[in-house]
Amino acid sequence: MNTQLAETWEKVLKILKVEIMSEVSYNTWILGLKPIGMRNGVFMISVPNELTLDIINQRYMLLFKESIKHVLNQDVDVQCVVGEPDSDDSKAEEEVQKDSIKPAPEAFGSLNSKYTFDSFVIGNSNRFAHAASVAVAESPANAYNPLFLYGGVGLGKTHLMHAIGHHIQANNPKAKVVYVSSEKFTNELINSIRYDKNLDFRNKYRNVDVLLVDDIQFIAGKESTQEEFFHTFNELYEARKQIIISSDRPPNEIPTLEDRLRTRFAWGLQADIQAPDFETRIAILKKKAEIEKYVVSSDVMVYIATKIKSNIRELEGALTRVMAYSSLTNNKNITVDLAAEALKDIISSTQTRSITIDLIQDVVANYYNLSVQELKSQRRTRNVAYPRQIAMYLSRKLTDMSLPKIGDEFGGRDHTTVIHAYEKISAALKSDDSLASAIRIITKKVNSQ
Ligand SMILES: Nc1ncnc2c1ncn2[C@@H]1O[C@H](COP(=O)(O)OP(=O)(O)OP(=O)(O)O)[C@@H](O)[C@H]1O
Repeated sequence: MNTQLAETWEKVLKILKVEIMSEVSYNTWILGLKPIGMRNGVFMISVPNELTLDIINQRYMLLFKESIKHVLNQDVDVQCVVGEPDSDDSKAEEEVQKDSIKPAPEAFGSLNSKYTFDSFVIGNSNRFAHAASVAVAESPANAYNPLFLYGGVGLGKTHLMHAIGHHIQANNPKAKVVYVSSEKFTNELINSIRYDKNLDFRNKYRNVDVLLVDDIQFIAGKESTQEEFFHTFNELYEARKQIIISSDRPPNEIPTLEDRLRTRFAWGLQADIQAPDFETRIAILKKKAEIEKYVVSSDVMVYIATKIKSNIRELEGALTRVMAYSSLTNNKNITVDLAAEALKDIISSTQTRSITIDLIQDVVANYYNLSVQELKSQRRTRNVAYPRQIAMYLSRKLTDMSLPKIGDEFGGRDHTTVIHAYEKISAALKSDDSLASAIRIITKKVNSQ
């Protein structure tokens, strides 16, 4: 550790210890931390394990931010990472001595070792995206290029991208795999222009075998970034290098994305990830418990999986929180009551009321001036069949019900009818703005009942 970093850290600790924290908390949570240094204006801290990470993020982040800001006399963000600082971090250490708006240090090889295919749980919601990722990982630039993964927040896009990167690197250790978020890509581009390092920037991104770009939606509306990315894309594509892109939505729903990029993103394969169903949520919790060596009963897992539905990051966070709570309160008997107590803040702030098919049928029928009986009837005239398909689509999207169950609830229809309705409405949504708006209104009503 360089002296300046050591001094900064010492001052920060002094503020926390003398002015703010109790001795017990300080010794439990702070003593084991190590500063890594500054990266792109973010002060990085290494923490020994996931539990500490969780506690620091939840309780002490603001304290750290304020103390570091006070010591360095500049605004900083703080980020904690699990594990010992590695040698690459010497670059980050150096940065604390310099102005924090230096060009970003190299980030090659920044794949998270936890995000592999082995640790990825496959379920209905991600089966297709997983299969497409495996195909690309086994045959880069031959299977699908580019691979475009999209889906809501915290559903495993980054995990799959890293897993592809690991797999390719394991098969071919010489392959140059680069992962970058589109925000980082943008920042590096801006810095390269500012410091007249455009050539370095191009060399960095155009001489790779696999380029993984996360959260591409952030480049929408940023002209020069789109321009640069367009050329990067073309060069890599023509050189038969694999490109993998993720986004929170499909290319045709990203506003102000240039058409030439939109078209290119559609050249390969687009695969979406949906929110996991109940069984998958349970399987993910089991996997997480196995990896972290947590001992948790299945009724506690069922409790967590019933309460947290739409974001896997939150699902995993809830389990970590329950474990942290049990250890902090010295209560080894992890019951559903204890879990409820540990999660009460999170659960009261998230959507917990469950949405039923009955409710969806009610709202849809009401919206289209029909009766629920008509929706469930065998009538096939468009004024009834179309709302019925919308209701089936929403039942699939907003509830955990299986396809056959949804079919049953709509007058005993076959599950293939539900799939057809889902696909038809999904496809229509891409070009039909009035349908999109109707679905938004109906969903809002369903959520507010
Ligand atoms: N199918 C899965 N099996 C196991 N873990 C999963 C799965 N899907 C997601 N996760 C875990 O959930 C967390 C969030 O996933 P990830 O960061 O990949 O989401 P994301 O879709 O990239 O989110 P964002 O939109 O915020 O970038 C990670 O810890 C990841 O390992």
